[in-house]
Amino acid sequence: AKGVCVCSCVSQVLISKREFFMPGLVDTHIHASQYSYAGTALDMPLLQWLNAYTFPVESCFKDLEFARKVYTQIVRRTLRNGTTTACYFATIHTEASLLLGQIANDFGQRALVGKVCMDRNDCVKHYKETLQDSQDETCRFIKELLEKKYPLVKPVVTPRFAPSCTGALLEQLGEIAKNNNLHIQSHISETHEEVKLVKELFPESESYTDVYRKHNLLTDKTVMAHGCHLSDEELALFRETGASLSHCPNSNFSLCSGVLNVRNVLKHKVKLGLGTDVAGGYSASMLDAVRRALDASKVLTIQDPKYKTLSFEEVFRIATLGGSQALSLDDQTGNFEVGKDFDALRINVAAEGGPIDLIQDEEPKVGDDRNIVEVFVAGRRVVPITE
Ligand SMILES: Nc1nc2[nH]cnc2c(=O)[nH]1
Ligand SMILES: [Zn+2]
Repeated sequence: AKGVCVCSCVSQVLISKREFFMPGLVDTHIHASQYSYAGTALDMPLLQWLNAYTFPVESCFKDLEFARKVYTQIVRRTLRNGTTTACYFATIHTEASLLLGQIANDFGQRALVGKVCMDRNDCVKHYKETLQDSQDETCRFIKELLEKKYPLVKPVVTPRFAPSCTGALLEQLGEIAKNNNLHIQSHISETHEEVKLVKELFPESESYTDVYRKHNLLTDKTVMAHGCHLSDEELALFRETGASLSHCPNSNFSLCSGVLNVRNVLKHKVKLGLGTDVAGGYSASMLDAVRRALDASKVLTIQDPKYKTLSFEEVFRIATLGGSQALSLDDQTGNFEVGKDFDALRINVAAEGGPIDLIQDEEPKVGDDRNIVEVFVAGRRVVPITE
């Protein structure tokens, strides 16, 4: 064993021959409020799935005790899975969204937290806001979360997606983000049916991307989930504005939404991170997202043998540094560059009870969460969880 001085907070960590440190994983898109039904209810396409499962469950977060239970579980779970930074969707409820911020802070996770905004919902009538409420509560959420001065937890302006928002609300949210220099997150072009609906709801816009651009929601602090069906012209708009995409392959397979062409996104020089998209994605683990991203890439190669499959190294980069760039947090995290915070996982290839049997001294094999033995965020050890 050799001694390694990691940083001022972690004076010395001894690592053994079968251990190494890797940068923390960055989940660029996860619905904390959907964790209670992750791994179930994946038998419908997106728009039906939202009405049948998602909206009824999210409406329960009016109840703060329910919210506390679910939010505590998701923060603990994602930390144990090695997610040092998470970009969360909460629900429309301000108090519960503030609670998610508090829980992330208490457990030491770096997080962007979004109170969801939606003033359009014809199917689950009680799960929507008025335009005025959405605007007022978003401002209150931002103000109160910033007043907490949590060092690693910040608010993100969160229009659910264009079909759930009137043009007036999108406009207001664009203003709020601009006036406070805030992050923005939403969904885009996840399914063909959704793209068609947006065309009907916003006939004056040239494309789905144009809807967000028109309302000043595409900035260099914007992350949009999915983007499976974006045109080259739309990707060019992402590149121009500095907005990024979150690739959510588990969700895209589970809801049969589409397969993102990552090579084409990279060709357009659009920033790209990886997301679990719980509960459209059934796993809260970013290592699962890495595997699914490789599978998605292989599906494209099966369909067209000329498509160059992503390498493991490329996906690893998207899951770490790519995610930090997608969230415009790469000045703080994403790799071990001098000057950044120490967000790291200690990996033991031969962890007790782990998935890997080493036969000889061969190359490390595919591992999973059981190989993550410690997690550090900004130099603080947050896993094992002590309380
Ligand atoms: N996967 C997914 N897509 C969405 N589009 C709008 N809302 C959602 C959501 O909660 N999950
Ligand atoms: Zn989502």
